Amino acid sequence: MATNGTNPSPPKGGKLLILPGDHIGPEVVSEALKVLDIIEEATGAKFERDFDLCGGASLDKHKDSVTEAVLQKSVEVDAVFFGSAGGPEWGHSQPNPESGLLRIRHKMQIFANLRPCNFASKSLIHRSPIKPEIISGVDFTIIRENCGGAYYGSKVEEEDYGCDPWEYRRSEIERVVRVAGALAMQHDPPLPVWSVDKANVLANSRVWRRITHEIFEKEFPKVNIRDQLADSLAMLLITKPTAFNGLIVTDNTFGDILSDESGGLTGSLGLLPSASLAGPPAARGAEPGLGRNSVGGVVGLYEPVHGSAPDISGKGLANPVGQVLSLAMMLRYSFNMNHEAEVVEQAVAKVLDSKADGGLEVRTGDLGGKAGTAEMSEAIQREVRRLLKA
Ligand SMILES: NC(=O)C1=CN([C@@H]2O[C@H](COP(=O)(O)OP(=O)(O)OC[C@H]3O[C@@H](n4cnc5c(N)ncnc54)[C@H](O)[C@@H]3O)[C@@H](O)[C@H]2O)C=CC1
Ligand SMILES: CC(C)CC(=O)C(=O)O
Ligand SMILES: [Mg+2]
Repeated sequence: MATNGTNPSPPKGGKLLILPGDHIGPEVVSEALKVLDIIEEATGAKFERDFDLCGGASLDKHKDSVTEAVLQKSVEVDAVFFGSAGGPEWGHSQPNPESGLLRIRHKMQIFANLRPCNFASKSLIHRSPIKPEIISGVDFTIIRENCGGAYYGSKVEEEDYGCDPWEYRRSEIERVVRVAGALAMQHDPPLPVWSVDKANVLANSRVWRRITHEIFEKEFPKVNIRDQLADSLAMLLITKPTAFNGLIVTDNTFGDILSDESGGLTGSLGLLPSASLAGPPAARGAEPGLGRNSVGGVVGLYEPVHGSAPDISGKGLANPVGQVLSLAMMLRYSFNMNHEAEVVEQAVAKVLDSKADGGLEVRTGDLGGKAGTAEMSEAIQREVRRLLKA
């Protein structure tokens, strides 16, 4: 109990379910957790860690891509830290390994998948396949609807026929576009928002567009909301990427595809993190309480944008940055540890800039360097330690 009339600050940390998954998933998750160890040591925060299986690893042991027990655990923790699921060895499995992740996303109702696209370090600009004068300064976040659309619903899969109903209901659209509105309003002036769809062809897109405008007009009148067709956006992100600085809110399929394009823009998919949230981060205009976890943050699942990269797994070559930056997003959104999140982001930037500082280049192969996963991770850990002591 507080003795001086003020409330003691709440204990930092909380409960984590860790699902490393397949191929490079476990390789990069174990490195990111070393960063968490350092943060625990320096801050006194305590993260209870429960490790389990999802994807191919779960298929091998339980003949299912995720078990009911793991699904149940996913809704009893403050956050899930996820690696990646899938690989060619489970190519003909029913269910397939990726379905484990889809089922967890649905069970947790983490409907807003935030996928930022920016340069973790300015020294990476020259790694982009896009000319520096075009790509420099790119900074947008895709907010991808994560629990509906063509990835869910009653699928039909027969020998000569396949069908994935691509449907959206008002409630599914409203809740994700509200996250976009709430995030836009965290900035002064508010960030611009592009709502991305295929309203020229798809009925569900026309409903998406109408409801999005209703919500913004009523609840976020100060936000500049514009429509953009998904196909032309795919082209414009290459020719004029900075024109979309701000927020892009879109459905599950378009968000999945466009966020891998972000990896192309920044030079490597291995760099990009993501946060899938069950409600808006604390923000003006956010509904209080929606999606909150037991420590006052938002319930979330954190994973890199990339997949399990079977082509490089088992060789110690994977870039750990996407996974480490996903840890930073977890600290920020689920555990209200903004300072520590920034420390992790600064440490990553510092390591990526090491050559620019006249030091040795510590970069994995996807970034044109010679370092392995462990070397790059150790460099990040050293920086995190140094910054936490400073
Ligand atoms: N969230 C998840 O668990 C996801 C799983 N997948 C699954 O992953 C498997 C492989 O899919 P792909 O289409 O090959 O996509 P992928 O994202 O695994 O790999 C695409 C390319 O990027 C490279 N890459 C990805 N992450 C990297 C990293 N951290 N460091 C260095 N290079 C990296 C890979 O080596 C590969 O050349 C499939 O089974 C797919 O379904 C794909 C996307 C997301
Ligand atoms: C279920 C995943 C494999 C889908 C995907 O590619 C992603 O979420 O990035
Ligand atoms: Mg994807």
